[in-house]
Amino acid sequence: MDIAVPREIKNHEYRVGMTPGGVHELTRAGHRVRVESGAGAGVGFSDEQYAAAGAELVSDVEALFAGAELIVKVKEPQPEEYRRLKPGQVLFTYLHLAPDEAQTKGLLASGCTAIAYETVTDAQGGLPLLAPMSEVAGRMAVQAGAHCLEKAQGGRGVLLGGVPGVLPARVLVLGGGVVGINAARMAMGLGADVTIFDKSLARLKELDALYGPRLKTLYSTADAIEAELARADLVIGAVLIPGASAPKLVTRAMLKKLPRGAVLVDVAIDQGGCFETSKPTTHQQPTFEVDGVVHYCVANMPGGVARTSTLALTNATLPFVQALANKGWRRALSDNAHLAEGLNVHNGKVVYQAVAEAHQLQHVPLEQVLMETVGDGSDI
Ligand SMILES: NC(=O)C1=CN([C@@H]2O[C@H](COP(=O)(O)OP(=O)(O)OC[C@H]3O[C@@H](n4cnc5c(N)ncnc54)[C@H](O)[C@@H]3O)[C@@H](O)[C@H]2O)C=CC1
Ligand SMILES: CC(=O)C(=O)O
Ligand SMILES: [Mg+2]
Repeated sequence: MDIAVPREIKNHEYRVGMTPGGVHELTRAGHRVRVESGAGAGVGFSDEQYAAAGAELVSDVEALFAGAELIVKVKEPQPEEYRRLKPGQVLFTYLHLAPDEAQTKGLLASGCTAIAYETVTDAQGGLPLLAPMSEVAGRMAVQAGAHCLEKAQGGRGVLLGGVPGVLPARVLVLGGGVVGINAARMAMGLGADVTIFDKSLARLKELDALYGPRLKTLYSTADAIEAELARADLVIGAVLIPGASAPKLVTRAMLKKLPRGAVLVDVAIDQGGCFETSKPTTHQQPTFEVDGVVHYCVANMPGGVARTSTLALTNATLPFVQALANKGWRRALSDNAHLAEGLNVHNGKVVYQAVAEAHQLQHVPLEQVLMETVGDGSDI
């Protein structure tokens, strides 16, 4: 199969979809891998390392896309990228389509087959291709929040751990999944007073068993969140309803309860954000202020620690890339129901129900897509 790895073009995005080690696994299996020149430069992988792994280096990005059967990326395609996609091509990357109508329409118009990392599932009910970046973003959320709490960044001048004789900062974490627990661990490690909210009692029990009295747990309701805001220094948004837009847990009106100079870090921004006042920001300009509250809403946080993130992400994606390359997308998805959950768009139609609902579009059931032409072998 002809596999293309473009250079990422989102603002301050240095991750790359495949490492030289991953490329070598594919070229050894007989696949043709073409990598855009400079694609790995930001994370220390040179063109020479890719060439030694058997890749062809391509500097004409139009030609790279045009010849590809499978395109492996990190971030959702930007407008100039989705305009290059065409029917018969498979795109494997993060998409986050529910809050992004323009990209959804762009992918539908392209006719391509788009498989989203963030909706691939595993046998334990987890999201194995989102989890590595959620680990990174959860840990980073505390670093970012601590920095934003400094006066020079517009924060209220509070140190997370406090000092002897001065209370530590109060940190609220909304959502106790992968982002949430990684954020909580970092914040506890720095000595903050941490409360985590979730709607899942089973998850709250697990967290309580793991961390005991060091971590406070609260069942997530609007009233419980509102009551805690008045004493919060840092609030981390870490909820997820897979594939769907994030629920707005802190409304504009509730913002007034927070102390001036408090900080909101909305990690859930890539699904639209869980604070009503959130809007996506970039690594270049990560924050803005509403009602005296600092908002940090970077939609590609792991891109800030791109080397760690590339290694963590590609460890998780490589087996799925190999399955897609070796079997073709339709057979790979038919053989693996968890990978099949990743199919969001195919041939001008939305397949993932929560995405269709977010944009009031019809969706075609996954089973129908997989059955459509599995017999004719046309694109296996
Ligand atoms: N901004 C960025 O760069 C990144 C953003 N993310 C995003 O972070 C978000 C969280 O991801 P994960 O932790 O991996 O998801 P997860 O599925 O592991 O955890 C989500 C948790 O939210 C809980 N939840 C759902 N509704 C809730 C509510 N109303 N109140 C409280 N809890 C609620 C769920 O029970 C679950 O425990 C996702 O939107 C993900 O895309 C992840 C990585 C990077
Ligand atoms: C999860 C995601 O969108 C990211 O790592 O940028
Ligand atoms: Mg993102």
